[in-house]
Amino acid sequence: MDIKDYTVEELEVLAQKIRDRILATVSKNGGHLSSTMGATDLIVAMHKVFDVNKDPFIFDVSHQAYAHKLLTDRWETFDTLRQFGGISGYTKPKESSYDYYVAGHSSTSISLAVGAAKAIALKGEERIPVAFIGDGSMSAGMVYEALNELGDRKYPVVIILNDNEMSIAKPIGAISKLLSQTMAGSFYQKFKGKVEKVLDHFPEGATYMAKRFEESFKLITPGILFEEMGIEYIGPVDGHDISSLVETMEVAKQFGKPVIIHAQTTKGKGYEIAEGTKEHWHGVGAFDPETGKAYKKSSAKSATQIFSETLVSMADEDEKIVGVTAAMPSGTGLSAAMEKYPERFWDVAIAEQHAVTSMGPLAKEGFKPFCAIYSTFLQRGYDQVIHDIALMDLGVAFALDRAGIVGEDGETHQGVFDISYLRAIPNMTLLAPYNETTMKLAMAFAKEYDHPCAFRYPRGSFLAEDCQCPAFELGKSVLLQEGEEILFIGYGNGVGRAEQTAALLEKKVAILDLRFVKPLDETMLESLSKRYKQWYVFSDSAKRGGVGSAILEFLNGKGISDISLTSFEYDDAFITHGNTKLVEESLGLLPEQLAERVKN
Ligand SMILES: Cc1ncc(C[n+]2csc(CCOP(=O)(O)OP(=O)(O)O)c2C)c(N)n1
Ligand SMILES: CC(=O)[C@@H](O)[C@H](O)COP(=O)(O)O
Ligand SMILES: [Mg+2]
Repeated sequence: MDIKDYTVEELEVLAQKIRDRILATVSKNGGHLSSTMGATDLIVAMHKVFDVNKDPFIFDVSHQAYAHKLLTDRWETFDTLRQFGGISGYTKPKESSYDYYVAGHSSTSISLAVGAAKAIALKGEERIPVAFIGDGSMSAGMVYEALNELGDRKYPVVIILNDNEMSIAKPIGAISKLLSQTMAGSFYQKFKGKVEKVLDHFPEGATYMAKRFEESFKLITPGILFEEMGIEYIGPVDGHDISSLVETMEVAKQFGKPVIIHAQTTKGKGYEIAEGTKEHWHGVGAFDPETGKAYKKSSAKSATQIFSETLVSMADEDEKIVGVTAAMPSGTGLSAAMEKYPERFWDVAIAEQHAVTSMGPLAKEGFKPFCAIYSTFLQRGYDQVIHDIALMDLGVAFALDRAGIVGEDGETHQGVFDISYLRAIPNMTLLAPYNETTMKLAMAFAKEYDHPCAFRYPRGSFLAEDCQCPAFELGKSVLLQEGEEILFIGYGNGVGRAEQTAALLEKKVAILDLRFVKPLDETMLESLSKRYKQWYVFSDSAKRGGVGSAILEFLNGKGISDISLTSFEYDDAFITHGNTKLVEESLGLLPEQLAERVKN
């Protein structure tokens, strides 16, 4: 949509139209409502001032970029948002050439903008990278790695800081507090302008004095942080006043050096029910826009809920239990323990690397840390798991939520790689529960285990029913049923899938709850290899380096060559977004499809 000639009034009308469309669509499909509503005016102004046909528009996380989608080539298809086969909830160059980069994990935008600026400089072109980042995403280390270089090399990059004083939950930390020092900030802006005019008429000595005076004011504004790093700071500005946003961005565009525009916005702006600091509205399922009431409430207990309740009762009994989340207190369920024991459970903001490393000394000092991180986000803390936890052989337990296909978030968020990336690490133990009881038992094992371990569980509820089960013992599996010829090996939620598939077969198959993919139950596997020759592996994980790989490595190592092993894990491709069942169907992983494959 070309809005270059729009007047401010026309832009305001357009912003309202965009918000209406977002509300209508998200209330049907679910999605990131309050982030997108709050960012709309900024994105409209960005499209008016910069040129999306040539300037790289780089959205951090990109969950807030619905207005950008609507302003480019997705007005017609917006109804399909986050649906299987429809448009993604995030920016995605494969979906549209107007999306410069893919995102979903936070705090990459400034590094990308610096990279784009380098390429533009090398090509001798005149294009300006514009990074759009939220206040919550300013906590991660990558942001400061990028600013460190940007402030030194001075590439002409414009950073739009969308400050709604919210991450998903309340933002944590000193940076967030600094960004909130805005009363002093607006005063400082006016003061600075006046001082600079006056200084032009004074001799050197007076300039020096005034400069010191000015700096003492800057100490209490967000500007100090950026200006001392060599990045110009403009702000705070009203992130809903399109007229002044356009003016400010025009100024920033002409700077020819790095500049940050600090805009204050209201999360949820335009939908009163969601406005302000209401965490629930960050990401929602379908709801009635009149009342804000959710249409569908899941009745089954989620794996997260079981983790959350079990952790609290473990913390009740043992004061050595501690825990951490990186900006996902409600998502991981750590919030319950944080509320009850705020001195032992911490949200450290979006900072997975720090979350992991900081738990090491706690384990060393005799505490039992539970590091509750989504499978996909632990990718950020990989070196920290190796270098700061496993190398020290410390008893940190990683609770990996959202393992497997996560549904509508799609490619960027699928929790499919954790087994492959953790299995290679010495000292690491990997286990998985498959229902409520085994979750409690896996956590009881993790609590007592004095080495690094990780247990994974799915988004939503487990596939399997609850049952009576024996306690977890290191490297021990449980044979759930004997059968004829065929052995189903399930890991975590894969046990439920194996059971559902087995129920569709005429022949009775054996089912093994593997429990540990590292170390494997070699004794059991060797014994089963004598009785069963067709093995099928069920696990919600990547095939490469996954559960099937681990078992094949074992069989090969033992020289057992008469087993035919088929893995029903994920093939070597990124998995798209959409309703989980539809996505699984597209991969041929529904029990009915798996049963057919076994029969054939
Ligand atoms: C590395 C990483 N950790 C955690 C998340 C989960 N996450 C997505 S958005 C978000 C909050 C971001 O806050 P902010 O940037 O201020 O955006 P807002 O929604 O407030 O506009 C979090 C924690 C993520 N996407 N990436
Ligand atoms: C944008 C982002 O990364 C989160 O908001 C994510 O969508 C949360 O996912 P869950 O809904 O699984 O907690
Ligand atoms: Mg925010």
